[in-house]
Amino acid sequence: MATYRVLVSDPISEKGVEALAAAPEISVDVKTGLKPEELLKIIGDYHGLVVRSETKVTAEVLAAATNLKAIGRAGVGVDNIDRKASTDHGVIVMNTPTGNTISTAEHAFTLMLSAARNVAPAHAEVLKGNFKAARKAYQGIELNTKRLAILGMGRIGTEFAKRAQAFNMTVVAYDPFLTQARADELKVELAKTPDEALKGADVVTLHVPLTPDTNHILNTERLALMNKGALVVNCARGGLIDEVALKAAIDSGHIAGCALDVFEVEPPPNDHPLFELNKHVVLTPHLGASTNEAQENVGIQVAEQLRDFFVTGEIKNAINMPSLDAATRAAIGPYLDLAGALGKLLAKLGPENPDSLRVSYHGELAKKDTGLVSRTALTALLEASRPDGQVNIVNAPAIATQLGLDLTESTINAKTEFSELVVAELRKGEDRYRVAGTIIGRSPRIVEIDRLYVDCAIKGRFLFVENDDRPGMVGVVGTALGDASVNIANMDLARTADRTRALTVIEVDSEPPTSLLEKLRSTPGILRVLTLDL
Ligand SMILES: NC(=O)c1ccc[n+]([C@@H]2O[C@H](COP(=O)([O-])OP(=O)(O)OC[C@H]3O[C@@H](n4cnc5c(N)ncnc54)[C@H](O)[C@@H]3O)[C@@H](O)[C@H]2O)c1
Ligand SMILES: O=C(O)CC[C@@H](O)C(=O)O
Repeated sequence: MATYRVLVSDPISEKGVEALAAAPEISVDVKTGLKPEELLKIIGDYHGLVVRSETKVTAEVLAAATNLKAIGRAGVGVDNIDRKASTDHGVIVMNTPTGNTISTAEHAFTLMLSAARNVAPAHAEVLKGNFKAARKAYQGIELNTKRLAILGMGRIGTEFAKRAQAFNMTVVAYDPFLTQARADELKVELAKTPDEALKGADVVTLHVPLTPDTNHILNTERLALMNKGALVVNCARGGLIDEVALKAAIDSGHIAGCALDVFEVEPPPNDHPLFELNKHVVLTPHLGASTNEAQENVGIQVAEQLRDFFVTGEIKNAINMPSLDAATRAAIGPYLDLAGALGKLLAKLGPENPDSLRVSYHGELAKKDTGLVSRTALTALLEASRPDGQVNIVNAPAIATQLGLDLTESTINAKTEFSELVVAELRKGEDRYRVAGTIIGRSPRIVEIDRLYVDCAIKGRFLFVENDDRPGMVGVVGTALGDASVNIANMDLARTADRTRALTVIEVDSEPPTSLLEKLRSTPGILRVLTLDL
């Protein structure tokens, strides 16, 4: 029987659906064209959701998605998914960033050529029988030697640049992450600002994500920087252009026309002002990624990513989590288990509402990417005080922030007696609660509890008894367990260097009854009694 139910709510390629359904752990329902209220009704039944851009994954949908663990976006832009609400609800969001790059670059290029040569309006006139008139009306613009500004030199922007160079255009690019070395390699001029890129440009093409920073990145002032007769191409996201400003710039004759695949509101209203244009214009209905090849690529990629997430725990192309490939997942698996145990133990040892959790790494481990290990410790710490399933590795940092709990990580070069050591310390004011563990072979062990050095596996049911270090205490504890018919499976003793405190870690075969715990806690000389299921 399949363990995970995945809903595909927008059309993706058949091969993608097949790749998901082939995993015995997964059952797939394809239900496209759902109304928002229909999605709300059924989303609670699913662990995974696959969307393109039609489905709006709002905060309301996420609140109703009580079993949802992962959303896969068959495409690049994730602006139809509420990222914050996804993270708050502990839902991983993954996209498929590479599958539609070439198709979208080709579409943007097609749009530029079409607008330059009036392909769309001329075609419409030919169909109306106006062949001769159209031949006179539609004088085009040659692209050879023209200056092209690219805003956003990521995957699609870079592919566009290569094609433009083949057309002998001069390319200038602005992207906050574009280095001079990379610009030289791509043979493009590096602009330091969007204004610098646009100044004197004959064409601009946009390839940036839509964010609050990039909203209306192309506005009245920036359009004015371009050469008279320039063209505007947008195959990224509608909100990047102030459409009112664009229409005004075209009406004034400063901008010749535009080629748009995307609109501020999709679908755009029938009385959209840009629909009035009849020269140097081409408008397509968000078709950038609509090729057989791109849809097959993103469909298969999203399916494989979701399948691997559910089956092996691999995290690929997540936008709200660090990535974790299957090999790394397997390699760091014991550290994740150890961190979980340390977090759980700290939850028992530490106070309510701690100020901070500090996880430090010693030895070889200090050289590795330990972000996920620290997150796992934090998740286990928070889980202890919250109902099942509310906290997970995705939302733990956000929940910690809400609680005013700082998570810090450090790496320490000082030698310890272990080749690798993970130390987790909880702080509240001046108080410190510290536990540490290591991996011996592939087996995680807890080796320190508040400066008492122990050796404890992390599987089983444990009783921790801390007492004054004086004769007879182990006997007292052993007798109390025997009287309560609790069998001891394993036992480890530790004491402080000054011989004032001692700790007995006892692995037991059955759950110690409350009466036993109360008896131990009221025994003179016993300082602390904790139980822990690992
Ligand atoms: N029309 C379609 O069907 C279609 C298809 C695919 C992608 N897209 C859209 O195209 C856009 C680009 O996709 P991509 O795969 O190339 O993404 P990408 O992440 O590879 O590239 C985006 C680039 O934009 C840069 N950037 C971010 N903020 C910027 C800013 N303020 N100014 C300039 N550059 C900035 C980033 O550094 C990055 O290099 C996305 O918005 C995506 O949603 C549309
Ligand atoms: O799903 C689509 O066709 C659109 C995809 C595109 O907008 C993207 O951002 O990848």
